[in-house]
Amino acid sequence: MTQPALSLEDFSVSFGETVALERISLTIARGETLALVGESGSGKSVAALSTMGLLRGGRISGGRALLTTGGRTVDLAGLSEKSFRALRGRDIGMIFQEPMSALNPAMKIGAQINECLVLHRDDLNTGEDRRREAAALLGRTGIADPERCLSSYPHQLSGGMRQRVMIAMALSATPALLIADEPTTALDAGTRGRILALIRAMAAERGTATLFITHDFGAASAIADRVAVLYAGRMLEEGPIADVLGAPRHPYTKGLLASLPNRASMAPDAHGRLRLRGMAGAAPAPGEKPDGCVFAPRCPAVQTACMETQPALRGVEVGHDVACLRADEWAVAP
Ligand SMILES: Nc1ncnc2c1ncn2[C@@H]1O[C@H](COP(=O)(O)OP(=O)(O)OP(=O)(O)O)[C@@H](O)[C@H]1O
Repeated sequence: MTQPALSLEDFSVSFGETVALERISLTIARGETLALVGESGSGKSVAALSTMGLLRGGRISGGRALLTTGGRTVDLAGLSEKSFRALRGRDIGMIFQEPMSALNPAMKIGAQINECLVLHRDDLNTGEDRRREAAALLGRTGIADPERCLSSYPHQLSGGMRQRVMIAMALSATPALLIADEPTTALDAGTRGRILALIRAMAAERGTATLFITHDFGAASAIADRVAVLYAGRMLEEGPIADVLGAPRHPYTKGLLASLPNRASMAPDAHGRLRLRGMAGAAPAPGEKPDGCVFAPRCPAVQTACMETQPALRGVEVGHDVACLRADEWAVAP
């Protein structure tokens, strides 16, 4: 089997004594997109930042994060800032929610893409080669007049255009891993759909593995091959997007899906046992996790055993893992 582009193994991140991400394991193959879904505070950004070497104030406190790029595998846990700097841009591309934070407001787009290409593309030797490649990249993202865009400043572009420029920059180096942290939240629905399709198509074309961070199952279903559900720093369910959305096995995933306005039909199981609409309560803070299942205090199907034992992730179907003691009972189609 070929080595996945990214492989997190029992990956933990702590802030002091507080564990924000607890023994997360996942893999992303080349050309594959995995959506990491969770509510605010679940640890999505901590996962993204720690794999980019941009975590501030926290540390990787356990496990490994293996990145395979250009035929070699590096463990991102314990990597120096200098080594991370060499990987970012070239081997790890990044797209954020607000492109303005990544673009230089005082530099024309052409000059900014040129900088990326100088740094990461040894095959382009002249300024003319790079200008041609920059225009081609922008054209590929669907920008109608790439030449005009190249001579514009970021503030002269719409939010959707800026996000396309970021995608062109992030994928200009053909990175092994693309980390996209809520990249479409600020966009209108139509632009959002087009940008998601674009990220997916360009990443698949280049064989780039994408870690797509979102709190939105709609965005996840538009872009991802697989989805991992994060709750209070633990992974509760992971599997192919169609399986998880079509037949969620964790009461938390079921609740999240049921609370979506257009997915009401996905609510409780055939016996009406799970009434999670509205999702009463809140996730525990990292320092206040219960002994057993982290979702037990909010779970409508909680039993005594759930309070005592922390359920391990286990396979319920091929490639579909769930951390729930009662997962087998929830196999009934919604
Ligand atoms: N610098 C920090 N110092 C201490 N704790 C932190 C720090 N950054 C994050 N945390 C903790 O880690 C947990 C996960 O935070 P994170 O920002 O990853 O959540 P998130 O799922 O990305 O939320 P959001 O969708 O709101 O960005 C939170 O409980 C938060 O309190």
